[in-house]
Amino acid sequence: ATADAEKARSKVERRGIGSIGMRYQGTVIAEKASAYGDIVAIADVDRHVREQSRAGFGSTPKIYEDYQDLLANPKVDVVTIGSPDHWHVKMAVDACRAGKDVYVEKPISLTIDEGKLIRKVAAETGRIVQVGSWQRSDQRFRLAVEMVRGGRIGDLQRVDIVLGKNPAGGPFEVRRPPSNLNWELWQGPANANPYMEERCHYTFRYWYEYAGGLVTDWGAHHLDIAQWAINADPIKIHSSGTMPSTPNGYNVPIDYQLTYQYPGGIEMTVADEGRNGILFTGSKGRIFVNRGTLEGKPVEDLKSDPLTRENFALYEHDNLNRPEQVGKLNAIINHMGNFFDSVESRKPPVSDVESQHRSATTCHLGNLSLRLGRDLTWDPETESFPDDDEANAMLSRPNRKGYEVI
Ligand SMILES: NC(=O)C1=CN([C@@H]2O[C@H](COP(=O)(O)OP(=O)(O)OC[C@H]3O[C@@H](n4cnc5c(N)ncnc54)[C@H](OP(=O)(O)O)[C@@H]3O)[C@@H](O)[C@H]2O)C=CC1
Ligand SMILES: O=C1CO[C@H](CO)[C@@H](O)[C@@H]1O
Repeated sequence: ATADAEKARSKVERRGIGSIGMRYQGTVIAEKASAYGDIVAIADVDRHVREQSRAGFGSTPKIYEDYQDLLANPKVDVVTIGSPDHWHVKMAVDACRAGKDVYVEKPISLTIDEGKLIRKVAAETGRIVQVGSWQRSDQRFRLAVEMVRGGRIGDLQRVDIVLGKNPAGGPFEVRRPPSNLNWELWQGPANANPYMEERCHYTFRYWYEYAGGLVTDWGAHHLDIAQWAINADPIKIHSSGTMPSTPNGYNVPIDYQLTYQYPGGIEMTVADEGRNGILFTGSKGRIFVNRGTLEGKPVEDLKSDPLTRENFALYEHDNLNRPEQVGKLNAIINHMGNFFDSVESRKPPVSDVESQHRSATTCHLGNLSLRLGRDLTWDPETESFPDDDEANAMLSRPNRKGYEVI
């Protein structure tokens, strides 16, 4: 009903939307955004994908191979970005500088320094940036964090997270890129590599050149929720894991286990095996939340002592006037609605760039510890590793000439 109401809004109020990266998630978010505006432009490096996508949105959008041309289209007011992770910050920065508001998929960044850059550019340009960590707009996760922050489990002591396993794979066959794909532009800021089908589409997730494995893929969801509840950044990171050594194969760890220390003695663990979700333990009880459930004695106690939406305190510029949603496709309705509310009001969205940069940083810290094979100490104030040149050198990565993320 909300979407229908939005569609009925006058043409004058409807925004022009440019959607970038349209294979899977890019289409999901463009479709959700189309309740609040009109898809006027589409960019994808794959001709088949962009042509199909244009047909899917009524054959009216202009299509582009290069997103820079989409950004130059004056009919585009806001952009949605569903490209792989190594493009997120570059595209978001360019979009902000072109005067567009941005809904960009999670994780916000590929490196910690990239996250600092988009934070700076969003502030300088005054653009709205919402990140696709929609669990913040899902009623179960939101209620879990409200309960923790509201003292319903006493003092928070530990958070135990299970994300899932990275696959092992390779060696993969080097092939000629398909003629419909601009492999050069797909790689963009990442270092140049011969084409392998497994480097792109869904499985880009398992290459550090483009993403960070499950630690950033699911971490951008669950570590973000955990950190929303903890309300602080980690200061020490311990890891154990096994790095693969297959040539031309996935290069994220085959198994991993992370432990983070937060100020005040709170500990957070991140494991690859077990029941996917987040277990919060406090001095007075425990609650578990994942995409299917919110459970624990403090949750049962809500029946006699409810925590009503009117008392939610996490975030002011809110979705509370929208119907509660649970589950990915429904929660994104509210997440996208919150973005368009922010575009209107110019107030920060629920997954604003600062919170998402901090959550992505926590994920990257885990991966950096795994890659270095040792513990790390982090200073959240200076956003650097004290007296650790080796780790500080990994805050950023070199970009290919012509695709600098600056
Ligand atoms: N919030 C959520 O719940 C979810 C978020 N995601 C996030 O969405 C992003 C995309 O993931 P997913 O949809 O699975 O990946 P896909 O590979 O299915 O889609 C990525 C698309 O971006 C295209 N692309 C790559 N480079 C460019 C470029 N320079 N310009 C324009 N298009 C480009 C790809 O081209 P090609 O067609 O050639 O591959 C592809 O069409 C990831 O960051 C992921 O983390 C994903 C799933 C759920
Ligand atoms: O929410 C999600 C579900 O899983 C995907 C991976 O399989 C993630 O990329 C995504 O963010």
